[in-house]
Amino acid sequence: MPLDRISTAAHDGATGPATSDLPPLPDALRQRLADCRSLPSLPAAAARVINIARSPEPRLADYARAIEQDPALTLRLLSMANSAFYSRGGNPVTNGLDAVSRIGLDATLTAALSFGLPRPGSSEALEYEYLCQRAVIAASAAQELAQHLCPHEAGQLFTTALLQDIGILALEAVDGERYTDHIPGIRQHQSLVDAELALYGCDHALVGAWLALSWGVPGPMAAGIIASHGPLIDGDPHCLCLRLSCRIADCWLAADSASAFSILLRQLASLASLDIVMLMTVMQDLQHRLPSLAKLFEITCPPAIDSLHLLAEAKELLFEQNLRMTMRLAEQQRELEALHASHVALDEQHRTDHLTQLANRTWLEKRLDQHFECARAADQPLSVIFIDLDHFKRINDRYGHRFGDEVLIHFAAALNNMVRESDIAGRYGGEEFLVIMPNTRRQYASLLADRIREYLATQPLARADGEALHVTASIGIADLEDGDFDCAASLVDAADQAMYGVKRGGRDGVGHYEEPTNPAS
Ligand SMILES: Nc1nc2c(ncn2[C@@H]2O[C@H](COP(=O)(O)OP(=O)(O)OP(=O)(O)O)[C@@H](O)[C@H]2O)c(=O)[nH]1
Repeated sequence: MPLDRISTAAHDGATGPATSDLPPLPDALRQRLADCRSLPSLPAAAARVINIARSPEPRLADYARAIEQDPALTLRLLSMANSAFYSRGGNPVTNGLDAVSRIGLDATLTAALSFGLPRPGSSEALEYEYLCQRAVIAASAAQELAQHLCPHEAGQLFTTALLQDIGILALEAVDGERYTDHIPGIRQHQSLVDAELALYGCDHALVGAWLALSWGVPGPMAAGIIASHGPLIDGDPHCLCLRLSCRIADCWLAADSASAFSILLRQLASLASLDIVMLMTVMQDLQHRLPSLAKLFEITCPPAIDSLHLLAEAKELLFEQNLRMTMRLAEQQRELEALHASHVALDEQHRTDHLTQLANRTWLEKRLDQHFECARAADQPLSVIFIDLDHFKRINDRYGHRFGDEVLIHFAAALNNMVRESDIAGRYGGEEFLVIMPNTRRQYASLLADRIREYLATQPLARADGEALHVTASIGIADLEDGDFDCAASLVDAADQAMYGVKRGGRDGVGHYEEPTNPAS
């Protein structure tokens, strides 16, 4: 139901009730409500208090004057102000002004409205006592919940919850036995709402809001009455307090309240804004407050609930909640680890040459850039070795490409075993390999190049037609000290040039880069 259509005009000091701004009542019902002479009404003193509440700057003295015109209401307020809840050991108050200043404006308005708790119509089927008990429990529960969820609205929520079922009395006044005959009783609230919708096209919440506005209660309170039947969801604490308050009242008054509360607690376990410990505090405070409230509202005190059973249930729920949370945490941890593993795998894939599992060219170039900058900044040595397997085309042509692949894989594994932990060996392309040797001068790079050649000379990289296949390599070495290199790529080019020198010289050897001599010098 669109709450934004409820007018707040009454709250803002407009002269008449803004019933025209309510979501529309079905025509036939509206007419009957307008014609009904026995609708629940407020006593004159309560109406005066509401009028003062609607004024722009309500003053305590105005409230006190309005109240003192009605001795019964004055007595009610004095007894409220002197009750243990409000007096907190202070001196007894004896006049309206002191009573109003002790209990505050919100509670005064509440008292005035509750004083006007409408009387029942003719039908006994309505269980008026039950309705009053339900209203008082809901009002008190809404207020207690609000102390935790939206403290500044606690006073208003008490009154809204108190009036939330006022529409039931209005419908009974309008339709008498037809209403009570067609509803399934007032203890099953959802079935009651369904029956009202079928009978009138709207439920008692809308009728109640309409009636409350016609008394002049503030618009937001009327909106709250309509909202009171909605689902229990996180988000709006005001709505949650109201909606939960009547469910608590239903459970409190249920024939088997222990099971009713168990079911409710389990429904609530999924709400993030409610924690079970807070709910238990609310229930205990409620249990404690109800006898004095019942006295104040002159109703039979609702039966006490089995708080031991409720606590046991809550404990079990807490345990389940913790268990669920621990399981969720463990699951999240597993997901995180899986994500991390797949990230590592992806990263690995991104860096690795898929055939030889050595670093690929992109990664080699990236790492060389870093080492080049570091070596230059710290004035440290750096060498690279460029290795090109000789006559590789012949191997492919003779034994096939797949065989050639096996040779590359074998050589890559051998190369990886020969380099130090701090070196980076990778496949630069085709049958070309590069080794980055941080903090290494050409003499040590030379030793590695010799070891590679020695390995190739002694270890066959494959067997073909029953014969060992030996492969040779041409190796070029460049040291940072060998020239005036302006970037990492120029160092690789230098090693490449040195390797080509070896190729030109007949292959199977090691060459060092030499800076071309300037013919002019
Ligand atoms: N099996 C296999 N062959 C490759 C791969 N990448 C490049 N090659 C081959 O390597 C051979 C390189 O041939 P060339 O550049 O002519 O050099 P080469 O035959 O080794 O001769 P030199 O370098 O002059 O000694 C070509 O036949 C390429 O097809 C690969 O991933 N697998």
